[in-house]
Amino acid sequence: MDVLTFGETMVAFTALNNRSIVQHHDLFVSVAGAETNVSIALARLGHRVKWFSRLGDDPFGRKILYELNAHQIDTSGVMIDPHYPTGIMFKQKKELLDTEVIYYRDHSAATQLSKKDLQNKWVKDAKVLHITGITPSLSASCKELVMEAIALAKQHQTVISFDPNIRLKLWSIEEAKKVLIPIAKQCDIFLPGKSEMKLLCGAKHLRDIQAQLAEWAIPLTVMKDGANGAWIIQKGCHTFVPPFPVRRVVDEIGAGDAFAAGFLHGYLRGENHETSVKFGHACAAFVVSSEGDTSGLPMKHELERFLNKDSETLR
Ligand SMILES: Nc1ncnc2c1ncn2[C@@H]1O[C@H](COP(=O)(O)OP(=O)(O)OP(=O)(O)O)[C@@H](O)[C@H]1O
Ligand SMILES: O=C(O)C(=O)C[C@H](O)[C@H](O)CO
Repeated sequence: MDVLTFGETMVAFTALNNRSIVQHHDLFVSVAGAETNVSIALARLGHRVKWFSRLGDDPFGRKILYELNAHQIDTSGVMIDPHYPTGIMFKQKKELLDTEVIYYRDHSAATQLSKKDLQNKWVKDAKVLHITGITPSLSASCKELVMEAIALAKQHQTVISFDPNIRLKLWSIEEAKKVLIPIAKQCDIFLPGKSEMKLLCGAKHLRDIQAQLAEWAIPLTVMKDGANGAWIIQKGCHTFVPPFPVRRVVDEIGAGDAFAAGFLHGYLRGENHETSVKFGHACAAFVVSSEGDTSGLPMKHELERFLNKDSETLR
């Protein structure tokens, strides 16, 4: 197994074309969850991925499984919970405004996840454990599961990749900091956004962020800042890697997950960090150019064609 991951995945209903849910009749239905976005991206790039969660015994849970199984993601550890529903969410984006997200996930099946749902051998067999800061915000048992996964990864020398994915609709920044900073200190690859670093440590200048990361003793950080690019930060030094220009930004949600997957693709192939970040930027550029979290994600040959600027005749 290349990557093991887990967390909550929902069915998302999105009002497209800059219309609002209030006036619009059709909604685009898709599968959305930070960890499954990373899983789908990695699977399209040819990696073996295992994802587990709890889903409701309902059409939403079945849709999520259908989508993941179509990508040959190992879902054998998923539990169908007869008592709790699958979470759902709604999204609308109006021109000139940020995307608005409305969650219906309190008491969802995924909030019932606990450390009993994790098997030691899954962590042992994985090269990378990818976790996000969404899962520990869902419930006390979800937080315990994350801590158990980290402890097992340390025991088996499985590389821990961590995207804080701070969602202030799910918890306050004070609560988030108390949990996410200790997790960040234990990970091997830290993938925050620049605005998330400001939320976590109050620093907004690169020099101060670097000093904070050095104090936390995080071996490798890749800090993203949307269209402004990303920084590889190690041992108090940084390297800047510019993003790819995007002709038309359609939907930025999911870009961070695509980036994480692209980066891990490079890491798993043994590429240097700069090349891995380029893979991350490229996957993210595909995603921001299309609707939904995953519909634009590239297959391995598409990523290669994009990076090689291959001008072969396609029609
Ligand atoms: N407007 C853009 N143009 C080009 N690339 C972009 C743009 N926005 C985002 N990206 C790409 O997406 C990557 C991740 O973006 P961002 O910094 O918004 O991550 P994030 O905040 O973690 O995302 P998410 O909302 O998915 O959690 C960037 O490093 C970049 O490669
Ligand atoms: O916000 C969440 O909890 C999600 O997992 C939904 C989105 O798909 C995710 O945030 C994108 O990173």
